[in-house]
Amino acid sequence: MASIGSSLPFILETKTESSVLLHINSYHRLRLSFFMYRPRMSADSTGFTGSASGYSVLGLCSGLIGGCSRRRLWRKKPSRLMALGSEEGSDESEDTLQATIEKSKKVLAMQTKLLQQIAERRKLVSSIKSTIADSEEEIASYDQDGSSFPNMDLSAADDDENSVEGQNDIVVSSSYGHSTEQKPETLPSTTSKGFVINERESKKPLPQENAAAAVHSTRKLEATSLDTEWSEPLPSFLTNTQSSVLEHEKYVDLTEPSLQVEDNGASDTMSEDVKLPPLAGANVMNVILVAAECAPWSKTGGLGDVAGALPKALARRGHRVMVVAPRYGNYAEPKDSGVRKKYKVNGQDFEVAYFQAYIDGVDFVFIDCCIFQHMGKNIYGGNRMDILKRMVLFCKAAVEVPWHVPCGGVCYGDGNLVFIANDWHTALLPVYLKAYYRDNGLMTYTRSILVIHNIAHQGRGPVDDFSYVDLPEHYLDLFRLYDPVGGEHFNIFAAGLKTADRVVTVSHGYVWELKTSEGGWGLHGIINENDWKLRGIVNGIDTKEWNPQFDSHLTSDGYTNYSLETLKIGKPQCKAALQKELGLPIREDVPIICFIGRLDHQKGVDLIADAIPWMMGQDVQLIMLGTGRNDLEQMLRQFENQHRDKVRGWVGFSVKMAHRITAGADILLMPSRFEPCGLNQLYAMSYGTIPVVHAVGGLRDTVQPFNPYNESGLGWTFDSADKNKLIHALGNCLLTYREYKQSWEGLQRRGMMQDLSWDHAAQNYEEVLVAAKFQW
Ligand SMILES: Nc1ncnc2c1ncn2[C@@H]1O[C@H](COP(=O)(O)OP(=O)(O)O[C@H]2O[C@H](CO)[C@@H](O)[C@H](O)[C@H]2O)[C@@H](O)[C@H]1O
Repeated sequence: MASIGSSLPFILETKTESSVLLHINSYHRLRLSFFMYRPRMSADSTGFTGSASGYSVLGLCSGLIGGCSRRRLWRKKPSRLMALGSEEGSDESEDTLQATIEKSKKVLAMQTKLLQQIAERRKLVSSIKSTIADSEEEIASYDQDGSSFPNMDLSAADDDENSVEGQNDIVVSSSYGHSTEQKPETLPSTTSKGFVINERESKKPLPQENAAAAVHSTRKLEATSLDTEWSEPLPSFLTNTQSSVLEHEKYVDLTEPSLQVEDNGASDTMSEDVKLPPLAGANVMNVILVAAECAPWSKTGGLGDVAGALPKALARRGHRVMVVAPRYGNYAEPKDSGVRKKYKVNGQDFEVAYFQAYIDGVDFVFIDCCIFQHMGKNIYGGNRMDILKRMVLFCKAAVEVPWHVPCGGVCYGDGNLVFIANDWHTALLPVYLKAYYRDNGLMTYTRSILVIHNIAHQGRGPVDDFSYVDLPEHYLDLFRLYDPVGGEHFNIFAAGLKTADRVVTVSHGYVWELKTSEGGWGLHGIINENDWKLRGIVNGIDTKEWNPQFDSHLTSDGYTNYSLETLKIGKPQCKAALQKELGLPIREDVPIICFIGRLDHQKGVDLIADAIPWMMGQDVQLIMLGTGRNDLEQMLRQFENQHRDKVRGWVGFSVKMAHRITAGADILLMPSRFEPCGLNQLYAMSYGTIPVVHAVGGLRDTVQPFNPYNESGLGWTFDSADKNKLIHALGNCLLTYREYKQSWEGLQRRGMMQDLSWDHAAQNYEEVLVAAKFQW
């Protein structure tokens, strides 16, 4: 920008000094200058309509900026120029004007540079638009009906119906955790060198599959090229929307007619050569996230959402990213890689196949085996040993994926590689990585992170379970744990926490809670001992999947997409559609309160039950969607039967209904007893639905309480899991809904304008990945 300042002195000689000064040295000033030009430009694209002589120079510059060549100006408006000359009198001679034009050439050179930058941004904008178009075409109507309750705790599992199937598929093999086939003597060339550039990505100057990436990159471009910062945060739901495009256009007005005149694509060609470095810079690495569920293919709750979305955000930062999940069904996109390996679990040999798809910059690898088949609606179902066997097999196979499964033709290799394991189901992975490989001089540069989504489920069992995990005897101590309630037992999460190079949990509030005896569920001692490697990173949301402007579940049955701009029309329409779909009285003035989630102790459904008599005395409608404990499911049905004009209790798992309820409801109730992060409140806020939450864990981190005095905050919180506290908070919320419409709208708007995307979280994860990488 220094060059801009230095190339402008001649403009300062004109009579419009005060306005011209605004051009110098900063992007914000530059922005003002564009706006200043506009009225005149719209009156006359040559810019010669101003009356003061200073305008003639500025107008000319504007014309040049807009791509109108000098020749063209002269040709088009000679009479206007002559008239101008006569107005100025005899001292405004032809020579002076020529001299001025010469000076303006210098400005033209400077502005050409600026045009290049604008062209780059236009390209990014068009990539956003094309992504939007793509996303509109996509039908992401994954929807699971049924009612499988994810009982993740081994000790609680009791259903025997899913014992090992497909014994025919069992193939005899030897060895510990290793595949029984010979490991390639020479690992792929990439192995020792570490990061391998994915050919599919390397062709692209910038990952453009995702609009948010483009926006992110645009921000970076602005920050670096134009030496400025955004004056206000980009609203989350706008990060990949046309509205975000408009935000950009507000700052550098790409709709300015003069800027479009001669943009015949040449500038686009210029920008095509520009390759931006990855956001991760020198930190790019190979990342493999391993999870028992991954949306949209498999999901029982928030873990599935995270596994489906975080990797894409990491990929947008330039990392080579893979997700590994079990193949529970015949998914459409992933194709058989042809690779087969055999792993031993509890003395039996299982052959696994690897299916693979490349979507949104991420390699999704699904491990296929008879014991995973048809478990999609019962991921954590079966008896304790069945679950344990599935997770042992999954972790054994997953840890070798970087050796065996070529993605885009090239295996990831084990150099510069970090695994991200999630919850107890994959907590064995860090242990296997150490016991089978690193202890034996293999995978020397591979590291692991373990993410705690919910410490309440730990993979507990009797100490004898150790024999199932197939590890050297001295590893037993990692698993053995004593707690006053359970006595001495076998604990998979404990071993994972001790072995992982870094530990992450999904909010700051939950970091604190995990260290307490109430919040650590018996693991607080280990967590405190490993505090040095623990970090809280608040989850983001998938702004492609959960975005009221592009939500594919809002395009039929009377629902509609809406944005911040169309909130006042769109949301009431969704509300009416929801009332109609569920057979509730269609009334705009009645507040709809909703609950979405697992029906269990954690989610505080019983607190809602306690508050029902009070709630039913209010003019409200209540919609609850969930599956889980039989008694709580029964309770939902009973509420509906008792209050048919006010309550709907939908027992089942329906992604479509979760989206529609989030859009149509006014208030989301989350009285969770503990909530490591919570995604529903984030989804709600981005849909203009106001959260009323118990201030714990991630709920406290993400829902700033409403302050009516300065009109700040995002919702209502209550500080203990108590019926009366819930009623008090909900009562204030309802009062505001009814009596203070402007405050309500402010709450909605603030919620919708937050940047809740995964991009920020991904940056934080990257720091942890780097820390793990350099961990010895
Ligand atoms: N019946 C139903 N039909 C359709 N969709 C349903 C549903 N019941 C739940 N869902 C969906 O499942 C997800 C639940 O996510 P949460 O984060 O609220 O809870 P969960 O406890 O599973 O996750 C754990 O992991 C996540 C991720 O880290 C943490 O946010 C959280 O605090 C922690 O308990 C949401 O996408 C929700 O819409």
